[in-house]
Amino acid sequence: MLRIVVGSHNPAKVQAVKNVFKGERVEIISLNVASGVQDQPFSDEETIEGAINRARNGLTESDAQIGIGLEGGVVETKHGLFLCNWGALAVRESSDVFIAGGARILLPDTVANRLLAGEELGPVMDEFTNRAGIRKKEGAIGVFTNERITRADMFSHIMNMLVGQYEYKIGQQR
Ligand SMILES: O=P(O)(O)OP(=O)(O)OP(=O)(O)OC[C@H]1O[C@@H](n2cnc3c(O)ncnc32)[C@H](O)[C@@H]1O
Ligand SMILES: [Mg+2]
Repeated sequence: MLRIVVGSHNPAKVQAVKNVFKGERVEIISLNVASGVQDQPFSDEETIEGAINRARNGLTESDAQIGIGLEGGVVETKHGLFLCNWGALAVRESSDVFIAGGARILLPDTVANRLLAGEELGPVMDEFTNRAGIRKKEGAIGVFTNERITRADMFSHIMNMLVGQYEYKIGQQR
């Protein structure tokens, strides 16, 4: 059976990994591993690095064949502060690492300004919505899209792009 490790206990991330392998005989374990970047990554580069580190650290800290890293961050642009999300899938046997990026929306200025002042999005979203644990539920993307796209949906899309690239590569090698 294919063993897959997800480098986070965050339910929105773990759910996305479960979604993409639904109905398949796989074993999915979750481990809280280091991302090696700031808790609040501030560029695509840093967010990608966090995703890759999580995927690789998951492999180091388990005997899984596939490591998955999902990481959220923000990107400063002239239009404002965008949410960005990246995923990485690392294959133990081949050392291949696949990368895919998620949907983006602008954060409202009130939220963006607090991040620019050094706060982390998770706690800011909880205060903004007067609720607890938004980052583990619909996420900022869910709140600001009227829940048409939740954090798990967004990470599921990334997961499909990761697994699809992995399958394509395997198909090419046959
Ligand atoms: O336990 P981990 O896997 O670290 O899960 P996390 O929710 O902290 O997720 P990330 O580290 O990938 O996200 C980086 C930061 O951005 C926050 N964040 C990212 N996306 C978010 C979202 O959709 N809603 C709320 N907070 C979010 C998150 O809380 C962190 O402060
Ligand atoms: Mg985090």
